Amino acid sequence: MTTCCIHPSILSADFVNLESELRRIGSADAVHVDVMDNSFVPNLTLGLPVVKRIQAVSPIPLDVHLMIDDADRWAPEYAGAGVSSVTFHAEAARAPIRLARELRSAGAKAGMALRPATAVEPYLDMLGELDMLLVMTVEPGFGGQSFLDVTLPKIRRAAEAIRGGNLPVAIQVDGGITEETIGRAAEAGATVFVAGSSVYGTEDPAVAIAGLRRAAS
Ligand SMILES: O=C(CO)[C@@H](O)[C@H](O)COP(=O)(O)O
Ligand SMILES: [Co+2]
Repeated sequence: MTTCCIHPSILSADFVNLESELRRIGSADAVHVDVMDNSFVPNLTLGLPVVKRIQAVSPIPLDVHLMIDDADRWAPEYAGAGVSSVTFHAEAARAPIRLARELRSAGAKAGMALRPATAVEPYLDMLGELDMLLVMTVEPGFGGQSFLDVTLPKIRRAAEAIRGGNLPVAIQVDGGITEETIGRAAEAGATVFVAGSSVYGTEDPAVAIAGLRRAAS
């Protein structure tokens, strides 16, 4: 598995100018779209109609991160919008295996996310059902928080299981990813890196993306 992927989060973009904000990150591998419902997390962002419009105009694939309750009901609708991947939270899904299968059969890659306090061990047996495991490296809900080093052993444990089973599963990290922290996450085994404020909070997102790629390798 290579450390290829930088996914800027549009949570830190200018929501009034989403189309031009997408063009500024054209050199990234995908755009990370944070959907929040003010219930699973104490924040509200955007929903399915906006994701459909982003999908229609984005020059790069969409990586949708659902921070919503009742993932079993809603996640397949996002997959049906034609996005590249849909990630639901394990804490919000009643039947994660069935849901991952549904996402894949709708044509999306299936991702499952874990809050910092959620252990990975109960889910190791279902890694083969996933294309991506998202280890949250901050408490979900807001951009601009500091990377939690306490999540590194979980990344290592997941990476070990993925290597051991020879599984084609990417490990995504999300939260507090900067040129300073990305190396630690990559060293632990992460392969896909979400970065919001460290990309959109800079003068030139393309330069920030290139810097993250260098720092990850
Ligand atoms: O899912 C989330 C927050 O819940 C993220 O995707 C953030 O948008 C990342 O922002 P930074 O920590 O990189 O600023
Ligand atoms: Co996210």
